[in-house]
Amino acid sequence: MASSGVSWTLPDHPKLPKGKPVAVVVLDGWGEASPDQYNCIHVAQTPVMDSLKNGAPEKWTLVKAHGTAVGLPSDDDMGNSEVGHNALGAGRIFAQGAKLVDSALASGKIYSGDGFNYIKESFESGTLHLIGLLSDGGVHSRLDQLQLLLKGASERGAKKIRVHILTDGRDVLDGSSVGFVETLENDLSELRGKGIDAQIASGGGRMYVTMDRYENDWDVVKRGWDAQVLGEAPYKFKSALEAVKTLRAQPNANDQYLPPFVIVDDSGKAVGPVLDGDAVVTLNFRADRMVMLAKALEYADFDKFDRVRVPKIRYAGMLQYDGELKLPSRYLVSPPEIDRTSGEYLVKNGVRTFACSETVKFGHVTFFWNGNRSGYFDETKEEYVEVPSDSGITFNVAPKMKALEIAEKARDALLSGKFDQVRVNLPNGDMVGHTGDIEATVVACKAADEAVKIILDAVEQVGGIYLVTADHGNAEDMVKRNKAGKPLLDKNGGIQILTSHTLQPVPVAIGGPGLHSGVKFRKDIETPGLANVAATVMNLHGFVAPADYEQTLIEVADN
Ligand SMILES: O=C(O)[C@H](O)COP(=O)(O)O
Ligand SMILES: [Mn+2]
Ligand SMILES: [Mn+2]
Repeated sequence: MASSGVSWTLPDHPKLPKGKPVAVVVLDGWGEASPDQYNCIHVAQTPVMDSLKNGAPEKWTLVKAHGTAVGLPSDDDMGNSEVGHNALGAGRIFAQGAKLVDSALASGKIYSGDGFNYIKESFESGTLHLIGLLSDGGVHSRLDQLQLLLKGASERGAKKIRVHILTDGRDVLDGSSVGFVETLENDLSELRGKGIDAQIASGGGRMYVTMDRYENDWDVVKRGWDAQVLGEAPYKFKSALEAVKTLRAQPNANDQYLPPFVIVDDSGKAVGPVLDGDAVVTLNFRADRMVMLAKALEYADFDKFDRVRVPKIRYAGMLQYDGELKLPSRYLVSPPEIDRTSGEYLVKNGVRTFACSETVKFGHVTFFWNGNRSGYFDETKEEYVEVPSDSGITFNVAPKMKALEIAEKARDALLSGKFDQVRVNLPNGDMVGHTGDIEATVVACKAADEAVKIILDAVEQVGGIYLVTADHGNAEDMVKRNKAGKPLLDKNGGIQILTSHTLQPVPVAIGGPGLHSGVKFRKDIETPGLANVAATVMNLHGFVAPADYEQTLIEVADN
């Protein structure tokens, strides 16, 4: 349904009152798993989260946070922040970027759309550049989609192709970059056999090159620009495989943080800078870590760093990354149309909303929560606060991150009496979990638990209600396991550290002095998932959710 002509008025809930402040707390990367030494949430002291689980069993439940429950192609897909927060905020399950790109490639529709027709104009005399994350993680991009696009573009006239890779090690095992580069090199060599001039042109680790988010550190994007567009980087190699293998051999190197490199020819010249007349596609379907590069590629008046040379290109995103900014203006696949989110309904029904996280997760409780839409629905009723994140460090060196500061902002917002909903994301379990540092992740989980306490204490003081949940798993399992659940060992006999998210369910806990005493979780929803949370939150504000929202998780017994 288009947003115009929508009736925004939500019916009153027959039993639940309005006017109770509601704290919505999202613990990023906090799943439920069996207790063992690799479950950092179990190893950490988390008395607050433990008490929610053990104190009131009818007010604690588990919901699915991965796969089809959040609009991903299959139940083998782990959850992630984008799809998790989209589902939490929108209350419905939308086919997500990964799935939409799969369908567009399978049907061939990707090649008949405006985006492809636009970049195709460059194929005759220019180079097609593909820039993106090289892995099969399925969170930001997928290797098989790149492979299909390479084939499809070359069959449709692309004569010269340059791929600019970003190594992963975050959504997939560290070290897997080598195998992905080998696979891509094989594909490119097959294309060369068919007369297409196809090569990898540059690369670097995703967390050090290009894929920053929410403008935390523009240097990351600049390093990528220099290598990809200008063809300049501190490291030069003859092949990407040699690059990745050599750079990984440096002390403390890992896939996420490989330095930028360019591939050069025999005369030492970069093989694939972006030049006037070329076409560029950013391959990632997920928005948050591509928006900054999209701005650098698209905006004429860009001033975040000196681009030195701004080639006249035809640029398209795999998807449009920001519906509000219409960025990029050209794209190969239309993004999910996530409309009528709970945030928009609640604001339109008078719910004054405060949302807060630190920079690295700020867009999660705002942009993703609101259906990949930046900005406010109604400035007079909303306040979004960003606590600056540390930048230039890996979060295992400061695992408490800004959890305390976020909690204090939430506390102050609750105590101010100015807001009906106070929504936060606590990043620790996820951001530190991704570093693969088990000890630091334990500290991270404890810090998140302490932050929850500060918020719940404030809820207590104002007679409010809380709903505590998570967007997907991460910190509860830090080891790669076999089918039987046993930790897998690497060739040296060490455990294989899992830096990625998991397929685990996540908790939802409700409570607080403002919660009607008859409220408990229903038992009749077959497979409750994150999308059921929005209707639940609407109920806690005293409203009934729109009929097409996924069902509420709660029922109210008369008493
Ligand atoms: O972008 C990242 O950091 C990871 O690929 C996914 O983590 P997130 O989905 O929790 O942001
Ligand atoms: Mn997340
Ligand atoms: Mn994550």
